Amino acid sequence: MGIASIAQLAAPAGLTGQTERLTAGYVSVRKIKPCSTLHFSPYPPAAPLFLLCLGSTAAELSCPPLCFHVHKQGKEKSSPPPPPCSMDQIPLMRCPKANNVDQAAIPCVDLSAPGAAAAVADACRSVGFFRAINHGVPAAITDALEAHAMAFFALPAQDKLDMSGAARPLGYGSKTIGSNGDVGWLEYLLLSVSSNSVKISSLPPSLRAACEGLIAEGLGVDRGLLRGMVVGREEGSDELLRVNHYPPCPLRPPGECGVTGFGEHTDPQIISVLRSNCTAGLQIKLRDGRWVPVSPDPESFFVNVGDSLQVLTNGRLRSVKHRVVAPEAGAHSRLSVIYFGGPAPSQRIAPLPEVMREGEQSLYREFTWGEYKRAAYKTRLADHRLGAFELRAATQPPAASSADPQPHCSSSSCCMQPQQQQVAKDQRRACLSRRRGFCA
Ligand SMILES: O=C(O)CCC(=O)C(=O)O
Ligand SMILES: [Fe+2]
Repeated sequence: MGIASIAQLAAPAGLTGQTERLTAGYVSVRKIKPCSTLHFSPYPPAAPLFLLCLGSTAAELSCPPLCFHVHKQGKEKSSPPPPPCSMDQIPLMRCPKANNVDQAAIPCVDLSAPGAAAAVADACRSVGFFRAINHGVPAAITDALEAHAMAFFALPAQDKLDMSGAARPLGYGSKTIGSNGDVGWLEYLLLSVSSNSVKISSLPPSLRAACEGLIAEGLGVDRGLLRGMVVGREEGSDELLRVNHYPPCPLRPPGECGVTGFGEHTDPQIISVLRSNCTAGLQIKLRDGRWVPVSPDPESFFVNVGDSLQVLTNGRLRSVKHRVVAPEAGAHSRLSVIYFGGPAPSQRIAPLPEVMREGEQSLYREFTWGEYKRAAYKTRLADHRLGAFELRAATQPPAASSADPQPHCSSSSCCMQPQQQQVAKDQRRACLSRRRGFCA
């Protein structure tokens, strides 16, 4: 059974067609064009990939399960879990007004259409974010993952902790994100698909199998091959799968504020691919400083440019700031699954020679992925993490806008703008009816 898979290669403009081979971690891609075939190289990578690629191989659901791993060793992993946080520590965020909702600002790329690779490159250059449709991943795979993840999050807190361990940073976490004081109205599972780690043997097999199915499908490989890639390697790519669950929040914030589900940040990796259920909440920041709510669509994948891709392209592609506002009381939970593609820790991150014009200077001092990740773990979510690696001021992000994070919540007696509530409801209704259409 051949199943088309989700990703296309996102090559920055000017690269498409010129470079026949890019390597990222363990992945080599020949031919930067839609439906490229992935080759998994046994050789150390020469340069990381920019990515998004999907081939068309079958995902055999009967393959032996892939092992998900939790790191239990190493400096950053041995720190104690952050203390539990109370409700009034969760910050508010000022939300965009309902009439600012402009979905046209979010590029939509039909991965089955001719010219998809160029559209991906355009979207990554202009916004750093796009919706991918017609990706070929069967809804049954993402729906199964959603159902199993929901069942996991419905378990008693102690069971979730017992099964996956407290997030340090991998494992199960609730309200605290990282160990530097970031908090949000969510719980999550952070899983690694890498080596040098300890297996989460007690993750419910159905959830593990559903995760495997999605990753294998997303990469366009069968699960046997995927397992061979991630098990027993000394230093493989640093890839994570994150499952976020945002239950409805009983807090009613004032005015145009929402409760922070996941605070503003850019993803540090190369690329992130997100799929959510029908509940709204994700917002991205446009270059002009406006925050735009992203209409939920379980049929689509949403793709973010990460900080590392920004550096690899010497700033031609820019990582996108994004955040999540928690669902209000009475709304449905939001469930999102995000795949983060990062290279091996020793991988050098520097502008790729292929993208540099003659005489062009690097905007960043060179670093390895491991170095950047360690630096990221020491910062707050909203920090400008690339700042410490910049060589030139031209890459400073736009100045903070009035839409930036607001002070902590001190009251439980205020409410969301009715207009904003209406938008979330309309988005969900539209999402559900689209879905009924697709599934009919
Ligand atoms: O949960 C979401 O929708 C997005 C979360 C996110 O940005 C992240 O986990 O990095
Ligand atoms: Fe993110």
